[in-house]
Amino acid sequence: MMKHSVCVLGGGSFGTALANIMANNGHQVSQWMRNEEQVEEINLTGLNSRYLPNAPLHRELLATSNLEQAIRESDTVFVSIPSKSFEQVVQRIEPLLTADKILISTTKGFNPNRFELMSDVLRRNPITQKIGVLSGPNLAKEIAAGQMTGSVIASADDLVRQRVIELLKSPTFRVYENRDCKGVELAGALKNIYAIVCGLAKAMNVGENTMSMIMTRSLAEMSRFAVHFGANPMTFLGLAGMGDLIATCTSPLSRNYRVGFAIGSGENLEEAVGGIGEVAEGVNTLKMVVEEAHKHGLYMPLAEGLSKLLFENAKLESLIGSMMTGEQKWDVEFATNEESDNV
Ligand SMILES: NC(=O)C1=CN([C@@H]2O[C@H](COP(=O)(O)OP(=O)(O)OC[C@H]3O[C@@H](n4cnc5c(N)ncnc54)[C@H](O)[C@@H]3O)[C@@H](O)[C@H]2O)C=CC1
Ligand SMILES: O=C(CO)COP(=O)(O)O
Repeated sequence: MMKHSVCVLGGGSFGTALANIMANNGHQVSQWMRNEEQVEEINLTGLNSRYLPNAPLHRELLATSNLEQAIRESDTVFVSIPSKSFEQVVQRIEPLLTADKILISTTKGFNPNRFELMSDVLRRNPITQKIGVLSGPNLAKEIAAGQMTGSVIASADDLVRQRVIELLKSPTFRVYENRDCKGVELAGALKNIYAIVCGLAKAMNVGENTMSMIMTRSLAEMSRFAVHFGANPMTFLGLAGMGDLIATCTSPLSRNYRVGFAIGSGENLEEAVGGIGEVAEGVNTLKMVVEEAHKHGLYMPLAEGLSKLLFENAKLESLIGSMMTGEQKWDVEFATNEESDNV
């Protein structure tokens, strides 16, 4: 096996979980973070206690606050920075890039400054177009605990997909491939909206019929939006689509689910987000997606209902009403059924 030099940008839970897999695989891994105390803690104790407590890290994993050195010395860069700061960090690394460096986004969200995905931010650099997106049902704490996990690397470039598989595959981490970058990336970002809806529903003690209905209609809504922007609907049947939707909509380990649960338990949005202490991408995603859906005339009753609830103080009944009496009547869209005059 060839030993690669890898850099992970971001000291959060997912960046740490990925860096640790690659270090365990024998690659030379540096993890860049801005917090000096965190750098020291990881290097001295092998723990990232704030973001990934109880997960002993490989002793060769090197935490660093030296961005320039970390980028220069790596052939592959994973960007695990929340969407809010993603563009700013990518701008800092641009002068350090070379044509052969591979850039991978692991961030499931939209740029809050304009409607674009993280891979669009990466593609704007003028030096390297070796770009990929990693997405799937990948709760960081479960990965760190060694739970068997599947993920998807999406890229049009064969070399990029092969490199990520080589870096990350392990007895407990399996990486599948997809060429549909747009679909994989949109699936990862969009499901956070529906994880909030499901957390809310769970706090209200709804039954499994209701949970199944919400999750299935969420998948329909996500794929409708994504197909409009060029995704392949079949991607939504895979790990990055249905897989991640199931994990995030059912697990209290999901920050987005927890935001929904807290709101369903009576907290307001600010309290719910503040209580998490980590990033919950779904709130910004909801804003961006609903605005875009309006512009393009896309029918998204669940997202629309949640947006009214969170940002316009609408009653919960309006979200329920959106789902129960909405205009969409066909179960499956993108079907071969000639009669299906889908909305
Ligand atoms: N945690 C998880 O289970 C998974 C997370 N993701 C995605 O990974 C992305 C990163 O998430 P997490 O690592 O979970 O986030 P986190 O909330 O655990 O940590 C975020 C990290 O980014 C750092 N950061 C924020 N702004 C920064 C800036 N301007 N400069 C430098 N560092 C900055 C923070 O200091 C922190 O170390 C998110 O978009 C999330 O959707 C994807 C799959 C699983
Ligand atoms: O994307 C995730 C799991 O695949 C993590 O979800 P949260 O960001 O909601 O914690």
